[in-house]
Amino acid sequence: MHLEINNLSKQFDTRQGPVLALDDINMHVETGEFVCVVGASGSGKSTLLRLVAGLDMPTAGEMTVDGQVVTGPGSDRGMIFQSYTLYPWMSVQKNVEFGLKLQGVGPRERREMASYYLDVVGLTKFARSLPKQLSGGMKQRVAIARTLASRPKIMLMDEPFGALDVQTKETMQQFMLDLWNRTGVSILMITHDVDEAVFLSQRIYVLTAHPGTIQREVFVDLPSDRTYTIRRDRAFQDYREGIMDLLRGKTTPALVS
Ligand SMILES: Nc1ncnc2c1ncn2[C@@H]1O[C@H](COP(=O)(O)OP(=O)(O)OP(=O)(O)O)[C@@H](O)[C@H]1O
Repeated sequence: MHLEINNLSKQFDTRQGPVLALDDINMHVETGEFVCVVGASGSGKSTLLRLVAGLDMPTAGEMTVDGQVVTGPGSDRGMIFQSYTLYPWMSVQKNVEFGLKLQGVGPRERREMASYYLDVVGLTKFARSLPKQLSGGMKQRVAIARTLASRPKIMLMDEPFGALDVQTKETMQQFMLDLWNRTGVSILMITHDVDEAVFLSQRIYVLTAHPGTIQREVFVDLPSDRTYTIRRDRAFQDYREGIMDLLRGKTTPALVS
């Protein structure tokens, strides 16, 4: 998998005049990478992910997945949103099966694949439950199982843990990192939470505020099997403070760029 974003710009035409949300974005994600994009509110993070998902079209530039130009949504890119997008009337199992059904996968294979991915996210026991019977973190795990079951080339995550309380968020971050280590899935995630980005990623793109441009690419040289205690390490704190300084508009010679 090779996702490439070349000279991407997005301008919205509003009643108040044009709004340049993203300006000349260049970035890439390779097979098995966990890449985060961080930026302040309004820096164009959601716009960027919507463009990559094919939910909106750029004003200039292009994106390719394995050389194929993105012209709309596709099953090669699986999207996870902050709000839970489960169908409330369907069981957990049926929710996970749903995308496969749309792809034309037969009933038996659908059941087997959904069961497999529910096991991957640790929710086998809840297969027959309805979404309303689950906690926020569990719902998000179902959404992740559903996306994984469709076998996308890359998972696109839009602030997936933004709606969760602090403890659940930490549990989900650890879960996500373990899942990534186990499955080797490629992930592009946007977040305004610098701590989360450093904890999860191998590389971070830091955006400037309004219009969003790539301010810095940071390589996070920390072990891939991180646990929450790494947050106490000096190296972790250096990355976090360095990126916070970038977002504050200060220079950070300490960061590798
Ligand atoms: N559909 C739209 N029409 C007009 N302007 C838009 C539209 N979507 C986004 N914008 C503008 O583009 C800019 C970037 O918005 P975007 O939501 O992508 O930022 P963000 O970094 O995701 O912010 P947040 O972290 O607050 O969600 C903002 O100025 C926003 O007002």
